[in-house]
Amino acid sequence: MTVHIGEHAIGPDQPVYVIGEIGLNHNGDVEIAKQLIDVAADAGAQAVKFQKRTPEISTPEHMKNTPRSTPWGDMTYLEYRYRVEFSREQYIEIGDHATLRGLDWFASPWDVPSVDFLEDLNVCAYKVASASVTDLELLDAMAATGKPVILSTGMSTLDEIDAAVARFDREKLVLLHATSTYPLPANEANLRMIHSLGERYPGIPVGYSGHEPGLQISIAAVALGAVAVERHITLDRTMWGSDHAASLEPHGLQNLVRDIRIIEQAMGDGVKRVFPGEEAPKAKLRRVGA
Ligand SMILES: C=C(OP(=O)(O)O)C(=O)O
Repeated sequence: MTVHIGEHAIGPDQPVYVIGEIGLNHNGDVEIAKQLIDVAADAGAQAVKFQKRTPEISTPEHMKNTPRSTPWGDMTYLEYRYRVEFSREQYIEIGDHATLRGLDWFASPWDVPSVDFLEDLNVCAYKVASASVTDLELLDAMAATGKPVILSTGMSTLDEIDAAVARFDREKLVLLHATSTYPLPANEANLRMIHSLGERYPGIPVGYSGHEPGLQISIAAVALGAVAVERHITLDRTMWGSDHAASLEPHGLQNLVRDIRIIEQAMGDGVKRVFPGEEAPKAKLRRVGA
């Protein structure tokens, strides 16, 4: 089955849909967000993604008053969460920039008011973060928009994923296999889950959301049939903030997209044939039956 987001089709016979996850790596700065959009566009990605929170609601109660040292001084975790949120006007500016650069843009809302906020900005899709898989009220708010939804499955059991999938129109749903360990060690990647999810939810396209350092595991995910790949992106892995270290820098994203496009071509159709390029070696090397 094929799911349409913006001008793009996502499914088994379509080009891999590459999402540059900006998340909070803009550190609350619109100019950094725009530079990251440029990084994604220049690399040949199809979309950029943000995270939208209403900090008062989405921050777990026990975390709100924990102290946090930030580049803007010492503050509580809740204050920090507010510091890195964009306003409606700022989202309009960055959304326009993404559109100008030919990218789909959307976000993972972390609470119901954030769905309303994003709906008002007319986003083309929604993302369910792994952390939100069990928040059925939030899932219902996303489903009610009628927009396509990309659902990550990290930190979730199959029962939890079953319950989440049941809230959505399957024809507008894309699943992403994910393991939510940051950074992701290879032995927790469990890439064969891409196949397992495809078997369990027939017809729903399955992609991969990666948190590993480097490119190999994401590239292998594509070879195993992932129809979309989401990776965090940053201008510089040494920047302050929790996600930068496990993110791809501009050159890494460029290499990832380049390698994904090569693998798309290399996968072929599984039908055995003798390619034109084999004719000359065949004439030269085959002694019997030539
Ligand atoms: C954390 C997120 O996604 P994932 O679970 O795919 O890492 C997100 O989309 O906000």
